[in-house]
Amino acid sequence: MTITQDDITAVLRQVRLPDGSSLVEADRIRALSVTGGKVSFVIEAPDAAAARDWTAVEAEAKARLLALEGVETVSVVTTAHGPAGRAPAGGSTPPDLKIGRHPTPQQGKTKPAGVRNVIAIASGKGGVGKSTVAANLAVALARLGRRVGLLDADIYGPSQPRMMGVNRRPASPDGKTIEPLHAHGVTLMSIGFMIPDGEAVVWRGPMLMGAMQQMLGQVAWGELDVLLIDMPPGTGDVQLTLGQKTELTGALVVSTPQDVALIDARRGISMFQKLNVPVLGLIENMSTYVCPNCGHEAHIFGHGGVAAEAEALGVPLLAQLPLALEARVSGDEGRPVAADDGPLAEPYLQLADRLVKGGLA
Ligand SMILES: Nc1ncnc2c1ncn2[C@@H]1O[C@H](COP(=O)(O)OP(=O)(O)OP(=O)(O)O)[C@@H](O)[C@H]1O
Repeated sequence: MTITQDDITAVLRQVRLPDGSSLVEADRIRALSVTGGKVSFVIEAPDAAAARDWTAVEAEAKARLLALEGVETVSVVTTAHGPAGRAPAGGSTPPDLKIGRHPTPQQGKTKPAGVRNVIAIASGKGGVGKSTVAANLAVALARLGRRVGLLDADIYGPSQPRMMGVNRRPASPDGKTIEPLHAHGVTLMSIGFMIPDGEAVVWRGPMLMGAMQQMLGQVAWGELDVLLIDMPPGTGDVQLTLGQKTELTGALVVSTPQDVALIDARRGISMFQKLNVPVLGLIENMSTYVCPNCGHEAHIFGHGGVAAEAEALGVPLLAQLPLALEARVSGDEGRPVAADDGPLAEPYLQLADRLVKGGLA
């Protein structure tokens, strides 16, 4: 019997989350792939705590699917992907900077004084690991002795406070400039430090442009070899504004090997090309999955797609990063894997080294 995505979805519809809703109705299934009898997918939990509580849900989904005739293997990973926690109450008063104001007119492209290179980390689609890559690359560059800044411009879901393990409101001694925070050797600013939860999503083009201008111009970045910008997913206002108004050294585009992610990545690349922003390369995330129990290597999101795409587009494939539970847990705990020695840090250190040697960082 040939198994289809609909067969799998029908089974997953019966699996209930602790609040009684079904995995499918609650829209928690990502990257469902069915190849012959091999089924793989990701369950996306709203936050790390939920991901931990959903172990039984994952087990039930797997057991039900394995009971389905024609299903041979089921690979399922639960990841947490939610907005950063609210900045803790107390501490210093937030700077009265009204982030999200209308932009002041600007001629041509600029970049913060003292910053040598500005690199955008982009993705065509959400959830492919762009913020994870941005955080780890920043930490790896800092470990190589570079002066690195990381600007979390993901207005719709700022995740760097969580991934880098800091969430305080930045100080503004003079009420005009914003003092960035520091973590793992990286100078850090996130839109998430400045805005009340939920507010940003209502912003429109001009407000977003104003906010971006402030994040680049009002933050005391200091002297940096490179400033990485963690962009929102897709090809919206923020990307266009940054591409048009900021002197970007280039963009790194992150994708999973899935076809749908690649189609979106292509769109992102084409946008940068239209904006005359050099695409420095593609980064494949969630490339392979090595089972921590049996060592079996699986290609949950397919294999070879990003390399083929890079070749077709004439851009280098700069890194292939494995799908690893530790990468997710470290991100949720605020200590990126690149901060420690180990096999997961290696590709980031190599990527960082490549950028340094290329004079980009
Ligand atoms: N290589 C990996 N292995 C395991 N989990 C990963 C990996 N890369 C990212 N993740 C997890 O996947 C989720 C999404 O990652 P991340 O937030 O970096 O994606 P994103 O592309 O920035 O998404 P968005 O733009 O929608 O915020 C997170 O829970 C993250 O920890």
